[in-house]
Amino acid sequence: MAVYKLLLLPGDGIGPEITAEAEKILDFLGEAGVASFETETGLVGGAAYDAHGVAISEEDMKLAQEADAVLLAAVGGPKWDGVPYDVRPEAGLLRLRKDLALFANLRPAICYPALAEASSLKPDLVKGLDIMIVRELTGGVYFGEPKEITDLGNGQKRAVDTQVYETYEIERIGRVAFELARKRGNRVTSSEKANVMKSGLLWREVITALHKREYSDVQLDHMLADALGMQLVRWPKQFDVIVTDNLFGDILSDVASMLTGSLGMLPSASLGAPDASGKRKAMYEPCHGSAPDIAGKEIANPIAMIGSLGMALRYSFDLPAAADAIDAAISAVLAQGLRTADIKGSAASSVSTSQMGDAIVKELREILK
Ligand SMILES: NC(=O)C1=CN([C@@H]2O[C@H](COP(=O)(O)OP(=O)(O)OC[C@H]3O[C@@H](n4cnc5c(N)ncnc54)[C@H](O)[C@@H]3O)[C@@H](O)[C@H]2O)C=CC1
Ligand SMILES: CC(C)CC(=O)C(=O)O
Ligand SMILES: [Mg+2]
Repeated sequence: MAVYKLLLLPGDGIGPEITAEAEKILDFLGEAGVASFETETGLVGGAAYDAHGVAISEEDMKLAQEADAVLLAAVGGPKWDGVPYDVRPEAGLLRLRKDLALFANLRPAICYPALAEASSLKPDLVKGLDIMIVRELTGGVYFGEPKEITDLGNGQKRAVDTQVYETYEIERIGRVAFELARKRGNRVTSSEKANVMKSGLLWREVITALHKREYSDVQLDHMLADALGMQLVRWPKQFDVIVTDNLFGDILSDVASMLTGSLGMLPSASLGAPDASGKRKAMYEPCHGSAPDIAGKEIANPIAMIGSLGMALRYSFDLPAAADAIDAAISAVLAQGLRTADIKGSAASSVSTSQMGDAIVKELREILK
């Protein structure tokens, strides 16, 4: 049986609660002989700051570099609002993404049939929804320099963030989107603000040229990011693959999450480029944050986290059947009416975080027996 090295980074807020549910799945997969996982657990975000005064220690960075994959839950929270900017919890997550060169963030927004009623849109608009948002993750305004606040000395301050993209960064994320589209609905919508941003102009130029040169078999449309936000809530099923920059991808995927019922439903895979042997660095992380408003209450939805583990099985461990089984188990428990508080409709029975995890393991056991 294959053995995979997985680094768990529970982080802050609801992070440890949802990580415990992912660990139940890992234990079961080991028990069932699907694969064996050698796990280590590290600290990131506020938890790392409290222990070491940094958002991630060098030791944990080394573990992340050496692992076959990282499974990170979430970082941040009001407890760390006053800490220096460079060591704020989010800096740990950004460093992991940057140092592991995880430039491609895949955020699938899939509406499970049983949750069409839980969406903020009318069920007909979201039933069968299956969008893949491909977000550029190591460039753009989250990383561009200069990034500073200057005291102008007259009672005023000036803050600067820099949006910067180079051709190769746009090309490589474009390639990920076109390749994914070929295995799905064969359509890519590229999104930026070419009407007001130079980086948007370059983005459109590079994606257009790449399409013409290598992917003319895929249907390509361009849509300004503000209009795309509107179209996501007007008629989301028009989209197949959406490719966009770091900031717009962050915002648009949170919008898309509500189409599926809750932010607690959206998993993600953050992938690097394959090396000569085809292996790539990867981190799997729910799209949501640390949800401090519900932390410690045992009501967080663990599905985004468990779905992220499913993506690890698919993209890092070459276990597509086990990944499919996790998706099927999630779908089945939702069809049985089990709901955490964030997706609870009138007819559903409310379960805790751990009850949801247990129910998914139980289904998985049935599916894989
Ligand atoms: N990847 C990460 O670690 C991210 C971290 N953050 C950080 O998280 C902290 C809180 O940020 P917020 O803006 O409140 O965003 P958030 O994503 O943590 O929460 C937004 C809303 O969604 C709900 N929610 C999120 N995940 C849920 C789940 N699994 N089950 C049920 N409900 C869920 C929360 O209760 C809250 O009402 C901040 O420090 C922020 O920087 C935010 C986004 C991503
Ligand atoms: C650095 C993160 C807190 C940004 C974010 O919201 C995300 O990646 O989803
Ligand atoms: Mg976000």
